[in-house]
Amino acid sequence: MVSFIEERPKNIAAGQNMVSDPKSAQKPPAPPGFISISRKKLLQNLEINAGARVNSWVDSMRASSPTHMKSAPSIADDQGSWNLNHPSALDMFEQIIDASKGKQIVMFLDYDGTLSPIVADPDRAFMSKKMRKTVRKLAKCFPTAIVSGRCRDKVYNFVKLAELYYAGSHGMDIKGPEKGSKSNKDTESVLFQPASEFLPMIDEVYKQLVETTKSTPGAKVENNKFCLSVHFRCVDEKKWSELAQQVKSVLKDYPKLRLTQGRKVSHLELTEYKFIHVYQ
Ligand SMILES: O=P(O)(O)OC[C@H]1O[C@H](O[C@H]2O[C@H](CO)[C@@H](O)[C@H](O)[C@H]2O)[C@H](O)[C@@H](O)[C@@H]1O
Repeated sequence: MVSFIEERPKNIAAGQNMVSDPKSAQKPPAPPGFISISRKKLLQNLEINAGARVNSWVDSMRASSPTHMKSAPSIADDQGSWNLNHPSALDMFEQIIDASKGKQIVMFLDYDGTLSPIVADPDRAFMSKKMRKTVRKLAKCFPTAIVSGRCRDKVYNFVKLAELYYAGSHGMDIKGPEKGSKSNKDTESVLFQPASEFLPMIDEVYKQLVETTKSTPGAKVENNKFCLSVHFRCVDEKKWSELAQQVKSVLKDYPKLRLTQGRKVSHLELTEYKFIHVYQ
């Protein structure tokens, strides 16, 4: 089950095309059986604020790995309560159908770990033909969007379905089906890139991170265009603190960037914007 949490950036005009009811976009009503939980609280757990010690950052990275869940009660408890409050859609099917009566259903899907398996090399996270067929069928029934931290083009190259909306860089790069395409006969096509002015800075930080982290075996920096990822997955855990320290040493000169954390990955995002995160 994928749960979608939206942090709406300023002036997300194009994104409105993706939501049929603007009121519900501002404050989605919790369907029966769902308890809403504060987005702020969730993001606080992921966001690594400027003053945080590298050790606590690395500890919570360890805790986000299933093999370490038991040794980090606070994070594990939090994920437990998340699952409790957001049960699988398959178990709530009737309730979802009831709650959706008279409304337009829109599907938001995560890519990594949802449409594709988690693999060691992020460039090889391929989607199966069977999954592509399923997503194609789904998109015939509902407007369907893929929301990912990755660069939009990269996700598109994995998924290869022109009829979908793609939100890359955690929502900083949104594109819909072209006008005139099968799935978009009437409306204008959507292109939303509010942070283009930051591209040179992000490229600069990318190069610095590649240079700074090259002494750590297994470290990989991924350029997601409007944000960056530093992968810890293939780095020996004994070296995680060293890698975290290297990332911090670059970040300190860029106050316009902040760190948030995913599964064995750290994201560098623009402080000025709220980013979309999808949780499994
Ligand atoms: O917020 P998301 O859309 O879930 O993006 C998080 C990161 O996803 C990708 O990394 C994850 O999948 C990789 C391939 O399976 C895996 O190697 C990595 O350890 C996972 O964290 C993507 O490569 C990153 O850029 C995203 O930040």
